[in-house]
Amino acid sequence: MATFRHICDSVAVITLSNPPVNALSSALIQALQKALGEAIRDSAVEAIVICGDKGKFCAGADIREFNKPSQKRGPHLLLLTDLIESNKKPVVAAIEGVALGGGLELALGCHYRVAHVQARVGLPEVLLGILPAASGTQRLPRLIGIAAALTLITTGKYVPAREALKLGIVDKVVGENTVDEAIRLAKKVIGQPLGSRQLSTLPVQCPPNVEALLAEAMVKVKKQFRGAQSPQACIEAVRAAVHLPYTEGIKKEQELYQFLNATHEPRAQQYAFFAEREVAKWTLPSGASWKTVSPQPIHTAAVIGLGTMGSGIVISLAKAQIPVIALEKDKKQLNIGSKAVISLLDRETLKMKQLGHTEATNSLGPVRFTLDYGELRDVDIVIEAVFENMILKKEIFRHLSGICKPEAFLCTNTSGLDIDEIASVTDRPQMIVGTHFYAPAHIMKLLEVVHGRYTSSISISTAMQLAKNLGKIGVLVGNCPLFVGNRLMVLYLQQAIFLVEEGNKLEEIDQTLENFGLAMGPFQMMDLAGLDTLWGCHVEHGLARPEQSSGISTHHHSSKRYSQLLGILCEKSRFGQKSGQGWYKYEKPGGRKAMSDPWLHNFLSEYHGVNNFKTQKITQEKIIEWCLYVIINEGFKVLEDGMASGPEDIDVIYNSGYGWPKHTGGPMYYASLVGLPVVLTKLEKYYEANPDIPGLKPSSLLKNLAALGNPPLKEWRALLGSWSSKL
Ligand SMILES: CCCCCCC/C=C/C(=O)SCCNC(=O)CCNC(=O)[C@H](O)C(C)(C)COP(=O)(O)OP(=O)(O)OC[C@H]1O[C@@H](n2cnc3c(N)ncnc32)[C@H](O)[C@@H]1OP(=O)(O)O
Repeated sequence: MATFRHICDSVAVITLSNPPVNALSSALIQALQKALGEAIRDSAVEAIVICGDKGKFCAGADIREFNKPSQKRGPHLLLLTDLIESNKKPVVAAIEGVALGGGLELALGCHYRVAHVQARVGLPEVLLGILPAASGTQRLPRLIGIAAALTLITTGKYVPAREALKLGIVDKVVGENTVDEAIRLAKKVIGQPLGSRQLSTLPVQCPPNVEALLAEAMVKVKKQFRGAQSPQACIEAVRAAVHLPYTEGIKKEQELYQFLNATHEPRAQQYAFFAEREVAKWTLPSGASWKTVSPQPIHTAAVIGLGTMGSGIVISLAKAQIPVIALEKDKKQLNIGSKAVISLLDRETLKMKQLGHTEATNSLGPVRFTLDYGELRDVDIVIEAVFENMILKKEIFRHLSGICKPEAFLCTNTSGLDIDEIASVTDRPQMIVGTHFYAPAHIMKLLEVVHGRYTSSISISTAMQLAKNLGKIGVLVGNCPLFVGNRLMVLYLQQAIFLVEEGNKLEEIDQTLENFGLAMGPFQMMDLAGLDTLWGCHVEHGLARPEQSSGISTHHHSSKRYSQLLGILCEKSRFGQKSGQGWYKYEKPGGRKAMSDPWLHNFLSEYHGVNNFKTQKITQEKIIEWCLYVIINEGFKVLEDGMASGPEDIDVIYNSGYGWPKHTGGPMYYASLVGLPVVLTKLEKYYEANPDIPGLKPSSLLKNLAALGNPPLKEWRALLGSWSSKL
């Protein structure tokens, strides 16, 4: 585990070694404690350097051990940081790769920190539902001040070395030989007083308005992480650093850690952490996976269509340093599209500069604009991103077949169209993949990789690798209408619209779901996505009828309930944010700030009168059940149909693509938190009262699992052999 060797007789170098990221397992902490003890006792050693094996300092406490009973965990990291700090020999941390969470706390216990220029440091515990409970909330504010510490601790942000230097987290940044530099520094400071380097002994430098600062931070996290407790606990712990001496502050930190640990949040967030990594390791029923099928290298790419999605995809590729050819259909569109891309590229370059990247280390890949399909002849991959129209897409793919080299992968960015139908017009159906990006494509982390009937495992492997290279989480899904994310989403949005038809206020519905933790309520989300887009999607997928009804609702068809409200609003040119009015009104077309619209409320009252809808106002608790349980139910149906490999895939899609609150793990994990029998009983009740809403009809998979009690999500698959992936 930790290794210890002498250098130049006077500096002991202790190397943390626990592949792949040197996480602080109990065994590693124990080994480190032993190595430190030896170095401290050894009279030949005058200074100590701590570094990490294989270019990574340490990714923090071993998250896999968090559920181990505490008595089996061995020595606490906190005690180790105190031991390091209080010993008489100077200790220098040589930070390469990452120093995160407990890894940074360990480094803060050291007297000096030297970092490699490409290293990143941070305290991401908040993202795991806990707080930096090995003295991070007490030492960091003493080192960098309250404001900066609050930002780091409440966001979990990873800070690049140069920024860390500016903040004062590290003492020196080097381009190479970090350990050698740390050794040099250690030798230099032998014999110097360590008092000013012992962070626990330093006063916290507080600005006069510190309480206002803390209160402001509290307001911010309550809004940003609605319903989550760990960000608030982080602020409380920093408040303790302000008001209490170090040892008392540590007591408060431990108390808050114990409090958080007793909630469901750490388990949910840690599940979400591992789920993300699990889904990236795709496996097909054939057994194909990373291990057996190598991805093809992508050296060059082309993007067709430079609207919002296409422009974002171009930027994503450029950020991954993949040269891109960006194609539009005519001069006018090319002009508009290229301006949009160039402006986004400029913004990205500026961001990189602000992060301290030099041109040499982090340039964007070149982008070339063209109208000529012939230029796509030699690219390795094409991503088509024109608007959702099957005829147009087929025409493009037919054309691409005749132009692109035979080894080129052809991807379609569609949010729900049939991949097989597109593949059917090409000369290479096995190389057609659905790549469903989320807007804005250069920012959103999710990429649904859609496996069509003919898609080969090499194409899947290549698309999943591309997701990684773009810094995204690729989730493999089946080719069902609307794929996985949107298939669940349209039902949820429809439920919300039904509530409005029953006389509930849309603002209250949005607020309730935002309080639950969703990034945005359903009506704000619809306004953002565009009501016309959603209306088209509802019609295409049988959730509404195509005829425009000029205010008259055709409420049922084939005994299924419909709402024509979206269509009616579109008829009135209320398309959402882009037109300045939708469910809400906005200060201008394209405006972001949603305001309640008296016109809409009058219109809805009239609409109720004309259509004679029954009025049924419901409580906040029921709004949550009514809207969210259809997501869960449809999630089970997706699993039943074999369109996702497991519940983790659905949770990752929702956490990273739809603003689901991670502190509940994702919709499927949340179902297990509520209890599957409870979810089932509620769905049965709602379905009995609303047999015209098929989304409420409980899935048989849910019924079968609930019949077994509330088995943990990890056991679902093993318990029900009948359910298998059809990807
Ligand atoms: C027991 C009570 C202790 C109380 C002390 C409380 C105070 C301290 C708390 C903590 O330190 S919590 C942990 C904080 N650290 C993090 O959140 C870091 C999380 N990791 C990452 O951000 C990334 O993994 C990375 C380190 C930046 C590396 O990213 P990369 O993309 O290169 O690889 P990944 O696929 O993400 O990870 C590789 C591999 O490593 C596993 N892993 C990563 N971090 C940890 C960890 N802290 N503990 C255990 N395992 C970790 C990850 O799951 C991958 O595993 P495999 O999927 O390959 O098996």
